[in-house]
Amino acid sequence: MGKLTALEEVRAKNTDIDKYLYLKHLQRESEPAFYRLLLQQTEEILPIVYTPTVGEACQRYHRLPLTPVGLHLRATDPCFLTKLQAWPHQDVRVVVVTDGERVLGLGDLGAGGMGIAEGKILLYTAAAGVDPQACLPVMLDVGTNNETLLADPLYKGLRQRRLVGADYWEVVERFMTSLKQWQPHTLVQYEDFANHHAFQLLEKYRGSHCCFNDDIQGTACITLAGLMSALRVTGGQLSEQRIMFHGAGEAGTGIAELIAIALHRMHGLSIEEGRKHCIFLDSKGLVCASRGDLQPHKQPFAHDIPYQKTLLDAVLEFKPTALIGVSTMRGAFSEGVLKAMSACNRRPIVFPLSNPTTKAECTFKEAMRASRGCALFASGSPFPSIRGPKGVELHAAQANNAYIFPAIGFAAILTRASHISDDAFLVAAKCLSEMTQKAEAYRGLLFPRFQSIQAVSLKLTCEVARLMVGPDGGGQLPEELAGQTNPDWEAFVANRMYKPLPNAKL
Ligand SMILES: O=C([O-])CC(=O)C(=O)O
Ligand SMILES: [Mg+2]
Repeated sequence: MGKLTALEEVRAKNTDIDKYLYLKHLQRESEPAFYRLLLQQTEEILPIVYTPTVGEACQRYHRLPLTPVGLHLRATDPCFLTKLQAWPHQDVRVVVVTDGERVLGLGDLGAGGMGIAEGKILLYTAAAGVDPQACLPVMLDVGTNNETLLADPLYKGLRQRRLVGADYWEVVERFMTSLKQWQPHTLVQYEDFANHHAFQLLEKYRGSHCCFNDDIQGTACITLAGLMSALRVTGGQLSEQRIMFHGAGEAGTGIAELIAIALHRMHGLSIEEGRKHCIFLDSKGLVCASRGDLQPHKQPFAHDIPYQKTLLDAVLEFKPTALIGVSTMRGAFSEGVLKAMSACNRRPIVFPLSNPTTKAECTFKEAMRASRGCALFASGSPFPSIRGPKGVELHAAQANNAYIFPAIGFAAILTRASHISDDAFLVAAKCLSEMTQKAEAYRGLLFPRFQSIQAVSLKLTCEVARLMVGPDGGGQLPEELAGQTNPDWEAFVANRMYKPLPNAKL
């Protein structure tokens, strides 16, 4: 028997984590072969190197035979700039950075967060075609409060409790400044920071650096796109929706804020009025004006409405048209909740977005069963298709950020954008939803097919780049397009997309 191809090797492994280990090995040993596999078999390979398997890899990071692909910066390092300058590639255009405090829905995984930075950055290449050498995953290690990790002799990170307050912000500032000094035009994607830092981090740097937070803004964008597609099926307007969120962290309030912006831009509502369409529950029940215990990011959503203790009570009281799960509470969308949604909506919108699969608020099967196949469903992690009532195959839509952030990032890179505006996310959401075929949306496929991710990203990149070179977009028209009356963005972007060596063996 001849030597197995890389794809056959992957398929021959028995467990997802073995497939992951093999692929990480391939990435280090034969980069072109790895990227060719990723680009040609994106649908099959991505769930292994990214959500959901990457979650397990992060959890087991310290006990797996893994050599990091990314850069591990420790708070104790005397000079970040020296470490950046020693990186083998000096034309880095995008950095995905995490401090590992809230990895997916799995909590504080300390230096295991390296896995998520490495996983996310792959999407820039797989989806948008950014050259892998221009991509740098960074684990910014400020310690961990995970006792199991602190006690683990094999723990690969700084064995100290997490820095807090001024000490924490000093490390972040040192990182951001060193990065800018090293590569002035690099885009920074913040990934899986805890709520108590994520909002502040974004506010602090979004004016002075080209950066965004994937969990706040990327998730918001893909969810808004899914909602827009769902509304094409129900025939409703965004301005008629009551959207209930289970969970009031960065994903939830990020989505609600983008919905408010969409309502403002597209329906003329004030941002304040727009926010009223979004109702939140956190671990203590309904977020409302009578609550005195709310963190700042929840306060804009504390409407003057009667307090409810449970999600079911809140659904019965407010009859939402859409339910969005961002709580990481498996089972939160119980049969009772789902049936109550079906009782007040012919086609309830049900988005259990928490990751990975084990944290989803309900499964696809549960949503379909309770709604008799009527729910318009999208989850954060993939669910397999099921057979519906009359034997028809029902497909679960996946609200995967991967449709969004690589294209927005690529547009920012190509236009050397100084910042990324909220409008970029709004434009991307609209464009993605418009790319979803109506007939497909009726069948529950609220996003374009994943196998067309590269074509989708190309179109999104062009759309966002056009916005970025417009007034207040923060970007510059690339030299190559400067002389053209009607710049051919498609040709320009396509030409810039990375293509692995054709002779790289699969
Ligand atoms: O990784 C994903 O698919 C979405 C995400 O950013 C998260 O859950 O933190
Ligand atoms: Mg994330």
